[in-house]
Amino acid sequence: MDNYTPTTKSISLEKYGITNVQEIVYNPSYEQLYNEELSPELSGYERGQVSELGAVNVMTGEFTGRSPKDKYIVKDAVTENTIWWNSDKAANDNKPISPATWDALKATTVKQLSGKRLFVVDAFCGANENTRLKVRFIMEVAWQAHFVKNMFIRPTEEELDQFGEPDFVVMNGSKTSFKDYAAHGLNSEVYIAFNLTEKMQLIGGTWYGGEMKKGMFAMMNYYLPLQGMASMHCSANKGADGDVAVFFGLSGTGKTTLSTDPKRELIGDDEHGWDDEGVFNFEGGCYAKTIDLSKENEPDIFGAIKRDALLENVTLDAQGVIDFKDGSVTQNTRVSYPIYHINNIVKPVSKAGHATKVIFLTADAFGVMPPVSKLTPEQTKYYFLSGFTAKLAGTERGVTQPEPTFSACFGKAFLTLHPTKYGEELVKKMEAHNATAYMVNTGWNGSGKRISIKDTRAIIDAILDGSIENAPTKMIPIFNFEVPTALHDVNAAILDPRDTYADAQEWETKAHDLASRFIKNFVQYTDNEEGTRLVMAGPQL
Ligand SMILES: Nc1ncnc2c1ncn2[C@@H]1O[C@H](COP(=O)(O)OP(=O)(O)O)[C@@H](O)[C@H]1O
Ligand SMILES: C=C(OP(=O)(O)O)C(=O)O
Ligand SMILES: [Mn+2]
Repeated sequence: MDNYTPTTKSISLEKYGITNVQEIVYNPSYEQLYNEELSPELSGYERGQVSELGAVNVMTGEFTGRSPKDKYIVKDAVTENTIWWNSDKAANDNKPISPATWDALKATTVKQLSGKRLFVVDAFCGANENTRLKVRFIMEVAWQAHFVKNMFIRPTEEELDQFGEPDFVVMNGSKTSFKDYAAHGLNSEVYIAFNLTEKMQLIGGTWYGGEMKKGMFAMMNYYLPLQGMASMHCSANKGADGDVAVFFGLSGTGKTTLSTDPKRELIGDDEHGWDDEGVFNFEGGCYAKTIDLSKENEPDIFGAIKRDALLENVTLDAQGVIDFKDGSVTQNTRVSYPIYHINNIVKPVSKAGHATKVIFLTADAFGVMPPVSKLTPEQTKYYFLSGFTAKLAGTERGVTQPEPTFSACFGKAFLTLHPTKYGEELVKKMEAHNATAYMVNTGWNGSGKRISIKDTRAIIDAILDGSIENAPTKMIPIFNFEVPTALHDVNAAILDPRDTYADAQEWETKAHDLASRFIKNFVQYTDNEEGTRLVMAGPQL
């Protein structure tokens, strides 16, 4: 299904302004990409190296994570009143640019891509025919074509024949940059720009593939909620009884790790929609972190690293032996792989029924949040809009330490509409399908160490098998969280975070500080009745 016979389909790029193309490599097979990436004619960041596991490793260049400060959206008649624009009251990454600036960025990109040998990959974003985007990626770099082939949904040969005109075009001119940025009031020479009228994304100055992945996610986050569907930064899996769970969380909180569970069928590890039929994946692959990865601790992810997977910024010796512990290039070392590299997945389409368990993953760097809390419906709304977590080192440029942050809907960097829109759609679906929510802290506690994956996995098991509902509980002050005091296979000494401090007073002090941050952050949502009422569901001082 994924190794197309090299196609002779002729694509014209002239309509995008790209001229004098030397050759178009259209929807290359994995075999072709492997040879392209390792071609002795390549040098620098373009050239990959084969690892001992058969997967090629590439260095992504100066950028080893996303660059949200360089993200822009054209403000015009289509977007003016729909996009959640950056403002003083609610700072975010949706910075407006004028159509004139767009034209300049497009000219820069087109100039870079003209006269070159290019890769064109047509793929889908979204598992359902009625809501998927047909996306065309245009780029110079072979491993970027490999990345999008891994991450997006690969059309069958028949679907490719009938692909027609794409719904969205991504032009990646990573080798160029925008010198004239200051005159246009932009942040730097780097640009990740979107135009919803032209239905196009432009990239320049960064080679990082995640801009294409999360770029199309931001577009799904625009189109789906406007049609009454939830669009979610979450992983998802399905139990033996058909029960579906979704795991929301910002980068590094455990979406990929915890949804990859041999007991359950994986639906997807990062981006999903929820419509009247159920939960569906936007993607065709996974993008796992590899820092400190081991076969013993993460056998399924480790096993997915084989031929056709693509490693990024991992340290290899001359023989291709991998050192997963080495974070000298970045903490954000990664591997992308097509979803079928995981054994237990939902097939043939990555979709399932309605979710009944909704888990909010937070990596609390303060050590205040309990490892698991049962949320009331009102708390669910409050904590979803708050999106409290820590940004972990590496996924965003300039983030080198866990940084506490309020990332609305656990994915603020990817929201194109106001956060309350995502909250409304999620709550509608949760109410219709009797779903319950839990907050799981995969971060730190009073011991100064991160909560172990073993404990977190056992907590997730207790949520998913329902045993958490029968566990004895107590209330945690300030936050008014109901937490279990005993769960099968979980170290009971960690369930009340206060017990992990030598002096519980220390927790109290930190909890006060964190509570006031919550309250301050939530002010932006209190300009209406619903928001004002929700304050009562948040922490109380
Ligand atoms: N208790 C825990 N739960 C989940 N992941 C943990 C935990 N402790 C450490 N980790 C590490 O944190 C990282 C979580 O990353 P990942 O699953 O890729 O998150 P996401 O998909 O949300 O970006 C992994 O490197 C994992 O090994
Ligand atoms: C790829 C990313 O996310 P995640 O770590 O959630 O997979 C990202 O934030 O760029
Ligand atoms: Mn992930």
